[in-house]
Amino acid sequence: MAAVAVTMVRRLLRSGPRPGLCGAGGREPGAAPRRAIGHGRVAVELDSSAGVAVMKMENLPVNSLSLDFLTEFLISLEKLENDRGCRGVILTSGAPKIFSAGLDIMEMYRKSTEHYAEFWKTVQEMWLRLYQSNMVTIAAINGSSPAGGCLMAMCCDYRIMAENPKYSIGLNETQLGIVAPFWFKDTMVNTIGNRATERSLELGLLYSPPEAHKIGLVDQLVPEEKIQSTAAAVMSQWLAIPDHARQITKSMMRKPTVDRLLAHRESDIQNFVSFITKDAIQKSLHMYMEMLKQRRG
Ligand SMILES: CCC/C=C/C(=O)SCCNC(=O)CCNC(=O)[C@H](O)C(C)(C)COP(=O)([O-])OP(=O)([O-])OC[C@H]1O[C@@H](n2cnc3c(N)ncnc32)[C@H](O)[C@@H]1OP(=O)([O-])[O-]
Repeated sequence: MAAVAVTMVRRLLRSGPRPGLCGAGGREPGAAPRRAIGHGRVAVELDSSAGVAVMKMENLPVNSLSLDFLTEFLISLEKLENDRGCRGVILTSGAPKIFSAGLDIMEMYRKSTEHYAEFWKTVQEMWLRLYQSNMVTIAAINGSSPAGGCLMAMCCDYRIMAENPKYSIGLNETQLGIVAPFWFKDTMVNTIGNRATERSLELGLLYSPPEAHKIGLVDQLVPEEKIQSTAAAVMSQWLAIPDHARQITKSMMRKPTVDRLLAHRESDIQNFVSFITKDAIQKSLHMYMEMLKQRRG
């Protein structure tokens, strides 16, 4: 049974998203029922017989987490969460070499306070939904994953990263002159422990795949071409556990962290707005964007 599920998920991953495929329409004879339920920047394909969806981020060029992208992401995630036929999600990227470049810097630069508040509330929502998902969530990290991209990966139950030495992952906020909020920090502490988080955050470290694996930031490294098939195989192992037992255990582990944000959600938004509107912070973001431009030449 598990082997069949792996094959189905593999086929789904190989085929990639197909625009216009809806319901059982477009099925090859004998193929598993597949549904494309994402749209625009988030391509989602659900293999109903395996109970597994692949969510492919496609906000090109770098999957930056803009307000529009996050909104689409949340809608797609909620659809899957409400679909009784979906038990697991593989989160991956359709952008070459990048899993996600993190929060869209342009959403934090020279905007109104109302915009910053709306943006931050949406970032919080993404974290709350993904971190608490009832589904098994596996990140197939097929590219670099700084800051918010690393946060998304850490929200998942299991992380598989491509062994490409050009890729890196970490919470590098301090390098931009900004500060990761307490719930980014808590998520990292829950993943790699207090001491490694303290060092990572203060220095804004971006880790190579072997370094990330060594500190437990990712669970497994695989050659790039094997990342999707490995994600499918790992998914079938996790789905072998009864959902209710796994879900209650996950909630027991994560609830205290989630409750901290829920208790301080409004003040966290206010903190973000007053922080990001400071002249010195706006200047830092400007300088960082200039640095990115210069690096491109
Ligand atoms: C308190 C808040 C907490 C904050 C959390 C965060 O997540 S903070 C976020 C921390 N994130 C980071 O520190 C990551 C910063 N980014 C990078 O390090 C690299 O871009 C890369 C490694 C992701 C890709 O390298 P590469 O050589 O393949 O690509 P490239 O460099 O040539 O960029 C292509 C285009 O994308 C643009 N763009 C890129 N990132 C962002 C962004 N986040 N946003 C918006 N735009 C972004 C870039 O300007 C360029 O635009 P253009 O000029 O063509 O219109």
